[in-house]
Amino acid sequence: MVIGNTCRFLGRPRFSVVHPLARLFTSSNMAKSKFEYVRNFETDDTCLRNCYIVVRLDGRNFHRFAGQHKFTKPNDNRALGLMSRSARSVMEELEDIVIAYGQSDEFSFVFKRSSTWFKRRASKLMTHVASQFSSSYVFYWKEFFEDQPLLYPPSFDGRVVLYPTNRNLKDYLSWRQADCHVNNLYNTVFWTLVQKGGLTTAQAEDRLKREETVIKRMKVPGEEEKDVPVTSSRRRVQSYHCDIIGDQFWEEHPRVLEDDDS
Ligand SMILES: Nc1nc2c(ncn2[C@@H]2O[C@H](COP(=O)(O)OP(=O)(O)OP(=O)(O)O)[C@@H](O)[C@H]2O)c(=O)[nH]1
Ligand SMILES: [Mg+2]
Ligand SMILES: [Mg+2]
Repeated sequence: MVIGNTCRFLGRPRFSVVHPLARLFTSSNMAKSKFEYVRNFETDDTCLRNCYIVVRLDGRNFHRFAGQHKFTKPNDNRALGLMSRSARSVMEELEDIVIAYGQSDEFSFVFKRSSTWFKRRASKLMTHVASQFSSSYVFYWKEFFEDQPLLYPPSFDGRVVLYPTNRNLKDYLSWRQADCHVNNLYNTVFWTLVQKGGLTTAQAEDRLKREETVIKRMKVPGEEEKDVPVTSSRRRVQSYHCDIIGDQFWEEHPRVLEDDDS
């Protein structure tokens, strides 16, 4: 406590409170201590002017957090409500945020282009958003999770991204929403297969292996070369212990080799 106060006086000698230490510094014109130079180690993280400043938060290890707090699958309305409530608190308490978008354990906050809040310093904006959000998440927990105690303090990481044009900003938000949509589709089907279809999680995962179709130019024996749609699982790394001298491996894995003349 005492040390904290003393430091304040060293850092801000214009302090009007009369304190023996303060008077000593100001009267002898020694406002700058020999330690002052360490300020120069601070880096300038001012966000470029005219850009939208987006702060995106994401819950740390929420896979575990959701499991421990018995979140319902695939979507827990209490958790989503709490995320929205915390985002509302951020928007009400902090300045210049014009829109916020959230999904799963993440939330993006968009500061208006012309914002000069905290001199547009990225670290200030990001840490204020993250701490206001985290404290609100804990503060409002009971309103949403009534009977489920909060077992340990959650935390959120943050990043700052700048978008110079309206198009970029709209694409950013579209990107997050498309991500939400794809994950939600997958999770909904996955958990329906498990909860209602009686599949194990491994079986459900196997069933949902996403397939993609590529057009390959192929020479079919006795026919002209032609474009053939080839459906195969998405790229996945697998190990095999098999014969690669014979033809079978190459026939089963047509995507390994490209045509000699292409
Ligand atoms: N059951 C359930 N889980 C959720 C819900 N919302 C988020 N989660 C969990 O939170 C995770 C969020 O994913 P990520 O942010 O990619 O991963 P993470 O576990 O938080 O890990 P890091 O972000 O890298 O720290 C999801 O994979 C789910 O496990 C929900 O409504 N219900
Ligand atoms: Mg996360
Ligand atoms: Mg996430």
